Amino acid sequence: MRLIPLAYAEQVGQWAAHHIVKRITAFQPTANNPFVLGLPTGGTPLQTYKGLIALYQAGKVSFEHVVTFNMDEYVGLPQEHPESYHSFMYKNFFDHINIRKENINLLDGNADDVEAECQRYEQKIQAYGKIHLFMGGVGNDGHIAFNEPASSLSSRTRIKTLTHETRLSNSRFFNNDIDAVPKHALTVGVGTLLDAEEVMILVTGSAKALALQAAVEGNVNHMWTISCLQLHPKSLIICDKSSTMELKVKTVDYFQEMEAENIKNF
Ligand SMILES: N[C@@H]1[C@@H](O)[C@H](O)[C@@H](COP(=O)(O)O)O[C@@H]1O
Repeated sequence: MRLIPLAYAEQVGQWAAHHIVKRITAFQPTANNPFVLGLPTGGTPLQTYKGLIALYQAGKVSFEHVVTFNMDEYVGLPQEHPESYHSFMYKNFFDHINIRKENINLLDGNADDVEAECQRYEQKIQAYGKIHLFMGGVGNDGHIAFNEPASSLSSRTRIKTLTHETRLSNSRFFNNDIDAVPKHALTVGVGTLLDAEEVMILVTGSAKALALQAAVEGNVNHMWTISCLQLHPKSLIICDKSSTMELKVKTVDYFQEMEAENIKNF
């Protein structure tokens, strides 16, 4: 595992955006061999999306041969609802870059047959071989995508019931009305995430401090599904200072020293 300790949330976004661009550029994607990118929603990745849009506008990256798969989507929320993850992605990212519509993959939370929809998604990922880079965030309770506590660490894409805490936390996007937050979501599984070539998780703010500790210093445990990163050969966590408050000083110092070259310009 790599941990990139930065000072501020803005730097986390900048670092992540540059990392994605570096990976796409090195891959040299073509129509027949596209770069496959996994993407999250939430407040945390907004800075990264802004950074990617700026790098695209500056001519530093093209998304023409990039295929995306989003991690999750609410069940039963109309696609055009402003808080659907579909709307979020177009508004905050896709509408501002040169990605082809046919290369965008999102789970359909309104599918008649939810199980078939989840299988379709898994098969489509497999059809591309693998996801090259999966970016994600983490919930306060350590969930990754919508893999709530006690999710199987070998789970695949499926429907999940959201915890009260997750719905309460996400109610900030629904006028603080918890009843307006859907009770279910479709989500890639922990196993789906672990299949990616590289997993990059963004962690910002003190509310995520316990989740970061569970990810880095805790045991692999299905109650903190973020701890699955410890099983991945190439996982990367980019965090700001306030999210590191529960980590041991020697843990942060170790990574700070090791990553000194990689963080000095951010
Ligand atoms: N399903 C999403 C997760 O993918 C995200 O990581 C989490 C944290 O969101 P935020 O970045 O807003 O804290 O929220 C939701 O639960």
